[in-house]
Amino acid sequence: MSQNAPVTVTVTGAAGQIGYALLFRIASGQMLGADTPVRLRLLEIPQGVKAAEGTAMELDDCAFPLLESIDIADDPRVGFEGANVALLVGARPRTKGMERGDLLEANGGIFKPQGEAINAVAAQDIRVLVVGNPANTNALIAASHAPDVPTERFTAMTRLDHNRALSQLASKTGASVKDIEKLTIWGNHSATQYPDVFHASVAGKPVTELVDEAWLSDTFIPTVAKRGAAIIEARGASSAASAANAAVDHVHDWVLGTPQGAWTSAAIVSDGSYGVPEGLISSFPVTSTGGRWEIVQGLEVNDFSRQRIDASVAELVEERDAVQGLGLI
Ligand SMILES: NC(=O)c1ccc[n+]([C@@H]2O[C@H](COP(=O)([O-])OP(=O)(O)OC[C@H]3O[C@@H](n4cnc5c(N)ncnc54)[C@H](O)[C@@H]3O)[C@@H](O)[C@H]2O)c1
Ligand SMILES: O=C(O)C[C@H](O)C(=O)O
Repeated sequence: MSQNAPVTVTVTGAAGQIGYALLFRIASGQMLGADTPVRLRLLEIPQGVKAAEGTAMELDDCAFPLLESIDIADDPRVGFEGANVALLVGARPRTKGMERGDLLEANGGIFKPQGEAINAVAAQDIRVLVVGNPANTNALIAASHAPDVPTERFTAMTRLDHNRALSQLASKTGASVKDIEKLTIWGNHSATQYPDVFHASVAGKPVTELVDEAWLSDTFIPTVAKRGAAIIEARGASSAASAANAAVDHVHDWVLGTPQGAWTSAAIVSDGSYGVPEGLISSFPVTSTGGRWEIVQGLEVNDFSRQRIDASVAELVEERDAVQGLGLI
């Protein structure tokens, strides 16, 4: 098989839980395809470098044919050098007693210099996925410090929410996830997100004929929106393998395209579609062709959906205003 040019992929927070689940899948070719060699760059804070070295040893021991090199850095200007794809996973978690503003400020201290470094040293075609929370606003911070990179190349992850919604709907209807189409996550990757089934079908049948509104509002929406918290409660740690899987799905579809006629969900910069203020990084129904996400246009938004989209978008506006107030964007 002929091979494509190697792709440089930078993963921040490489020594963390998601990093440990993610790197092996990237190196095995599941993210960029079986014909694309990968050069990995692992970015950590100094305290994380030793553990990242351990992960690199294990990556070596897998003898992945597509893995051309592994470099480890604790300086963003080194870690993002020549990166074509950057997965920004490392973030400051909320700890006891920390207010929302403190969390945004602490993450500003990470995503501002990372945005600047991406602007300075990444490849021309850099594509960024922010996973570290609060993902949408961290993406906004990074993007605002990378003026030479088109904002559309900064995205945040809601694919895990999308996959969770698929799975909940499959379980309710007794169908397979592969039979479900046109489901959407709108808004913020937070408990205000809105998983929307009003355009979705299961094996060709409209979902609205299969479930009632009470199930949607009392069970489906809260289960999907609070799934992250439920995982933390059960596992004692936040989702890692499923988050890594969603990151692989997001970048795979972004680079290689979404299947004909299908859409998925990703948080991308708003062009004002569906009343979401321009410039916010919000989740939408999206397709990807030629390496570009596009918002699915022309969907009817009923009152049930409108209220919920507006509530999540209002939270994004609040977060944006807070980081603006802190001078982070
Ligand atoms: N968007 C989503 O769907 C989603 C899902 C799950 C988790 N998350 C978020 O992903 C993030 C990572 O989760 P995790 O479980 O891997 O956490 P973790 O604590 O296991 O790992 C985080 C790693 O990031 C590193 N790090 C911190 N600051 C860094 C910096 N400035 N540069 C490089 N590395 C840095 C830490 O040293 C650590 O190794 C968290 O913010 C979590 O809330 C998002
Ligand atoms: O890390 C978290 O707070 C939860 C995570 O974003 C998730 O959705 O699983």
